[in-house]
Amino acid sequence: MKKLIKGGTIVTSADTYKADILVESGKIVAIANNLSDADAEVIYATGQYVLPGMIDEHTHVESPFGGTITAPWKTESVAAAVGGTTTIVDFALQTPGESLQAGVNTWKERAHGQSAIDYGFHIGVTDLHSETIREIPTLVEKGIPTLKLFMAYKGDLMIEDSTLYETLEAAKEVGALVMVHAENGSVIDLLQKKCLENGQTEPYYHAVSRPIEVETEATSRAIAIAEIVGAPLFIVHVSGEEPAERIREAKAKGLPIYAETCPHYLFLTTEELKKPNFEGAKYVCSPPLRDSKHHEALWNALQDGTLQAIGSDHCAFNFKGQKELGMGDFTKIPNGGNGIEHRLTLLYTYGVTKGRMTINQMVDLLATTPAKVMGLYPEKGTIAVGADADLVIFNPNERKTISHVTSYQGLDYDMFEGFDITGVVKDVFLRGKQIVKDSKYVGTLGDGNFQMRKPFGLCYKGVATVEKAKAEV
Ligand SMILES: NC(=O)NCCC(=O)O
Ligand SMILES: [Zn+2]
Ligand SMILES: [Zn+2]
Repeated sequence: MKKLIKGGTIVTSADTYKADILVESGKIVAIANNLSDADAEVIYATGQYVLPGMIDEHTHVESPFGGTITAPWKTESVAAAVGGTTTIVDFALQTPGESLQAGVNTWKERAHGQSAIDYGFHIGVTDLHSETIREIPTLVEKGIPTLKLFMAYKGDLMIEDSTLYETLEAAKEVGALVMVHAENGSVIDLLQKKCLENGQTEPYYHAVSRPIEVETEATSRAIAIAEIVGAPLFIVHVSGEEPAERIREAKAKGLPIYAETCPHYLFLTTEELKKPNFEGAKYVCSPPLRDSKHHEALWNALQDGTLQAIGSDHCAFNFKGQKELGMGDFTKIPNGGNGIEHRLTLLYTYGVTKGRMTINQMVDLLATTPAKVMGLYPEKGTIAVGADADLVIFNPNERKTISHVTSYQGLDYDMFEGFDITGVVKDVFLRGKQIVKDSKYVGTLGDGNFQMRKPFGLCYKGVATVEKAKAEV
């Protein structure tokens, strides 16, 4: 059925204006003042913002990690929907010894029929050899144009620098984008062993064993390798000032380096890891939370374009039975926290209403640029005629307080517990279908579809591989 969203204030990365939106067959078919259509269901958005559905380029749903498995699609995709996110790009992982395609297949099977929202996958490369390299062009053709490499997690996911080099080289040929977790895994491994030898087993030592220098060094190294290859690179979850500065310098040299930070690096600090009764484990993620001085540096880096996106890095474990695996040895605490549900409201409350960014910048960081970099634009990430009708009606005046009890994510705690929020997601539409009504989920699992994403070069500006990618498609 057609839908007519009337009286709202449309916000894109470029504009804020009042207009009605007509939706038909899942697409936006008209944007104008005083639209009418006798066949359409009318939804009033008076006094509210109409935003594009948010894009989260960094999630780990139902993923084996740290000896356990993260929360499933059936809860986390609903949490994303209720938080105003209509598409996630989740990290599938290659099992060493198996193909990249096998990793993608496993993730597709888990998500199929279980997702409330649209989704795509990156493939995490853990075991690169000649056959794996040959898979990269095929994966790009199949809508997987992003690869992820871990420079940390020694003995598990960590790759050699030569693997980063060869992956960048292969990716560049087909307009794919390589993403890196930049931390020096070998030095972390050594520092972890030293802590444990000294009887330092508590969650706080997770941060002690991963000082910012290990992130800064790996960030510089990844940029240098990408520069030698002449390939673009996306650095995930930048946690503080010095790595952001390395990225700023690289951009100033004209290198195609892109990067994101995450809500927890903007709002939480290392102090959380000192909470008693092992509760610090709830805040163990990598890179670790930093001192509050880094918050301002990250806001500045978002403001001046050093960082282009804010992904949640949602990698959700329960405290009971999961985070508890690391009692007596912080290295066994599964790394990761939540954020899929609160990203938009946190950024609106503590970014927009505090004057740290405009609402248009927020839309750019949470939707438009992620859509472009991830090959989803212009179908997603903006409000325009012809785009998917992924829309969020957002009431900027309503308030609430975050609590794991009222959240949709299936967790027994929330990293943002007790945060006061101004601005609430009221209604969400996924390709025209209403999936959230008056802040409650009304969709059906399986509404979400796998998204065939385009090669990076086709969607994004200023990349040397654009012409080649275009020629090959
Ligand atoms: N970030 C984190 O602690 N867990 C998720 C996996 C990763 O992104 O490194
Ligand atoms: Zn990571
Ligand atoms: Zn992650």
